[in-house]
Amino acid sequence: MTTEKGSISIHTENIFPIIKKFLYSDNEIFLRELVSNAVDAVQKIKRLAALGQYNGELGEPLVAVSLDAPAKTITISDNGLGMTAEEIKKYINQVAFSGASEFVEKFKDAKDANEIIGKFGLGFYSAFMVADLVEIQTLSYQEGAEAAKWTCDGSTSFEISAGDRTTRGTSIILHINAESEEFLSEHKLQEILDKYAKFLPVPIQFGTKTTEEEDGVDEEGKTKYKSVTAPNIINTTHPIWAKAPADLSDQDYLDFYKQLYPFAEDPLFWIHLNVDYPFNLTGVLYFPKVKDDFDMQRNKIKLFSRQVFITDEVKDIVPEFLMLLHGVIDSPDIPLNVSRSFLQADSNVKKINSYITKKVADKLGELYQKDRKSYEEKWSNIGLFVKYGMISEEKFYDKAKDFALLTNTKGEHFTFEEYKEKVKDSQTDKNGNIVYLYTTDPDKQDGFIQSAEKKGYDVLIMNTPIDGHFVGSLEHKLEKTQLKRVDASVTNQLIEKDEVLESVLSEEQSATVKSIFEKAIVKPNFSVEVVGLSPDDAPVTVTMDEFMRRMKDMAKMGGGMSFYGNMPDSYKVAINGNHKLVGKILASANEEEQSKFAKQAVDLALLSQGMLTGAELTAFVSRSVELI
Ligand SMILES: Nc1ncnc2c1ncn2[C@@H]1O[C@H](COP(=O)(O)OP(=O)(O)OP(=O)(O)O)[C@@H](O)[C@H]1O
Repeated sequence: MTTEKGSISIHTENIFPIIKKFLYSDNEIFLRELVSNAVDAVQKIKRLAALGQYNGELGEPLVAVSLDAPAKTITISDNGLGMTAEEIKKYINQVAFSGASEFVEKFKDAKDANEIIGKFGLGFYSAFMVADLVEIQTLSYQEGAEAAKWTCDGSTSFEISAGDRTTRGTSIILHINAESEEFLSEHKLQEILDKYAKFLPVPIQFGTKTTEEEDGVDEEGKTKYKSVTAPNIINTTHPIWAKAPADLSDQDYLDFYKQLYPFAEDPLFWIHLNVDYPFNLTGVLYFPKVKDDFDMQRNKIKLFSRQVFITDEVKDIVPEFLMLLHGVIDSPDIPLNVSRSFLQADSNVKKINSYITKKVADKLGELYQKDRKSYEEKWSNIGLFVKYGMISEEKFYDKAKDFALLTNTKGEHFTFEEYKEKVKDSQTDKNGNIVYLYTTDPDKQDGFIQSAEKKGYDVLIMNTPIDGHFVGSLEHKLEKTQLKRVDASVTNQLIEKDEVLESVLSEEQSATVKSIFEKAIVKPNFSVEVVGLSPDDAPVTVTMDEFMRRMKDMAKMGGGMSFYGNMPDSYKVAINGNHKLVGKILASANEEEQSKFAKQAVDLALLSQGMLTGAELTAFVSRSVELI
């Protein structure tokens, strides 16, 4: 073969400096690109052999990555199909640009190297992000092929000459540049390989390792061991998501989970995804144990394309609410190298999204059907996904409404349908609306809960971070149903009925009581009213209106509503006209004593709701001491 020099046919003279400079931050992906090319080459020769187009010896498929730190080289070597000099010219030299101007135009806005590399078929050229000089040594599988060598120093000129390889395959030798010497470390390369190549379908060898092997027995009959050097294969070529679910045991799934997340608790259950039409997708999604801290759990799903790790930023591919899941998704059909906005509009991504949603809903439905008791036990963990999903995806709501559970203060679980049946008789108001009562804090709202339960009402627990939104969405979805926090008003008025308990006080007496309390309470945002409750109910109850409270909660969570957020908290103080304390206050002739009692009663109400603090609490304590 004669040596041939030439110029790479791209239209921008200084392409390599551009690649180096702009893609610098992401430069570790050179290894992913070159190793995947090598894997492809190995798989291609296997296919050719299977098709009868190659009859030579296949050998054990292998890709080897090796480091020669003193020589400052990294070599990626494979026993794949190799290339002829002609093929090098065709595949390597003619970089697939639709035009330099388009390239320059596009990369200006590109955020990471991934975007550029895939889009412009620059996989191989990512080598120049870390190397001054790149050498290809290759021997094609084709009969009579001659070994070829290609070198390029990062300018646009290259050289092709006779090569040294005597066995089929390709070696890419990178002469690492001065700025990239960090890659001349075994540790660093191992780390990158672990990240991107751990599940590639062809064995990837990185150096050797020493292991202990049995070596007969010593004089005392004990087993002897000897150290042996073996190739260090860094990957699992058949990860579980690439296998058939029927061939896997629960232990296999748990082991794989541990491999992915060594520090996580065992997952609750998992879903094996496997679809090949209308798009190709495999994967295993795990439901981790999550309680309230779901922000910590994000970005745990790993995205692969044909077993090459791509990213763990799966936003836009997995529905938002399922970002809490763990596991892997592998799809060659997800366009990996395009911008995020493009991804959202991609029809495959949309289909994948709804497929995953459906699968997850089906799995949950199945668990519920199969073993309700164990499903209920898991509810505190899965409830979060289900609620989040119901709020954010209409389609998921439609499926989940049959297996979503509501939990009451007694720890009993009900489906929506069951709950409606349970409370509809006692909790329907005079307008025909069913009122569901809930508590966001069973301890703090205990007084209200007890008083509601005394009336025969049931109280639901809604105390997770998502419940505020969930309550809103339930009210929106369930017909003629209202949800009220149990402390939204005095128990008698929570569910408005026709029968009204009259206050025993005359109008005049009511007005007197009202003014005594108004004077006693110095807070401007407390409005006082006298109502007729049962003599057993508390003498004073302080409440915040349901609507106002919800708006304020939303403002706190950053859901807009800043108008309400900025308003001062305002409370209703309900005086129970039928309570004997009120009679006592009225009967007292001493204004000071009246005020003292009123203050005391209001403070007790505040105290029972954890609202009495600071100087007011101190004043209350000394007043109480005095009263004793
Ligand atoms: N190790 C190799 N063995 C045989 N052929 C190779 C090898 N590496 C690269 N090639 C050839 O060079 C071509 C160009 O490689 P390059 O990585 O630039 O693009 P690609 O692999 O086609 O696409 P991309 O990497 O962007 O997905 C490959 O399609 C393949 O034909």
